[in-house]
Amino acid sequence: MKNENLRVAIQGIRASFHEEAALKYFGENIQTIECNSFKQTFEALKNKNADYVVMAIENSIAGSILPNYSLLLSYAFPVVGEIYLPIQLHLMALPGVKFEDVKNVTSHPIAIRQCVDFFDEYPHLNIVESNDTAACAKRIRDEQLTDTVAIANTLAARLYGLDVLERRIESNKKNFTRFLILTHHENVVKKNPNKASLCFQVSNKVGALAKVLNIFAEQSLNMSKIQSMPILGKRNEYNFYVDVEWDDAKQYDTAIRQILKYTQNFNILGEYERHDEENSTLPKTVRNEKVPRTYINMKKMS
Ligand SMILES: O=C(O)C(=O)Cc1ccccc1
Repeated sequence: MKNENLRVAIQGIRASFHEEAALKYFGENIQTIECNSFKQTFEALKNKNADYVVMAIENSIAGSILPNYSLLLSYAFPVVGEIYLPIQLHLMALPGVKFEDVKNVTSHPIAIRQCVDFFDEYPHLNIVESNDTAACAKRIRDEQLTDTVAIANTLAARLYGLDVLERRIESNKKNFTRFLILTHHENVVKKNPNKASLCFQVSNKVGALAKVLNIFAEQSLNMSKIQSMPILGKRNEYNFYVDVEWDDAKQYDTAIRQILKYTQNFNILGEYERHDEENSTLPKTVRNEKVPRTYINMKKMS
């Protein structure tokens, strides 16, 4: 894939975890399209103001980001990839600020939830939620806040000229977020997919869902995720979002053919290559927290 000048829409601003995920997936030479909401990222794709969307779908601690499942269905853009990003959280402030003088901590709710042990140690700190970690760092810089620290990533510290007061304050060092990559139908290149995201309904009858899950098992498909979402206005009716992985594409095809008979409103949201850090062919731009070239020396410029 030639990644030069690809326009990638993210919820949030530059140096957010969404941008970190986009850089990890596409490499350094992308153009980030900053959006105020996840819906706006899909609108940017729809209006051809972006070529791709990178959207968080689940976090190993906070769980599924449920509204984003509904967006997948309502916009029907194909999922063409996924990326897992370790969430490493640092405490940052304006240069010269001492931790003793800090009164407020700002960050995204997911980031805040991941630093509970840190907050237990400093109960006097006032926690302020915002919808983007990088925006918190930027606000400290723009408004020259000397009583506030942000919890964000290394990219944000560099881009917005903040000093890291304490590194890796996340309670669980193995926490990650899974992001999906979406695009227009005409950009889909099917290169040996081994994972699919599906969505379907089953009747409210004994064993209806079990029947579908058994088909996956019979065809040796590994189900890596299942998520249900109530269908608005229909009591006891749900959309089931399921991710399956396979080694043998024939078994996947057989499973899909059989499942069609036992489901309603069956949708393949996307077929793609599963992200496997070990065997990944993706650019390694920010793996292990290496700072991308475009961010080096930003501290002086920002
Ligand atoms: O606020 C950000 O930087 C985001 O991209 C949202 C987010 C926050 C924490 C973990 C994953 C995504």
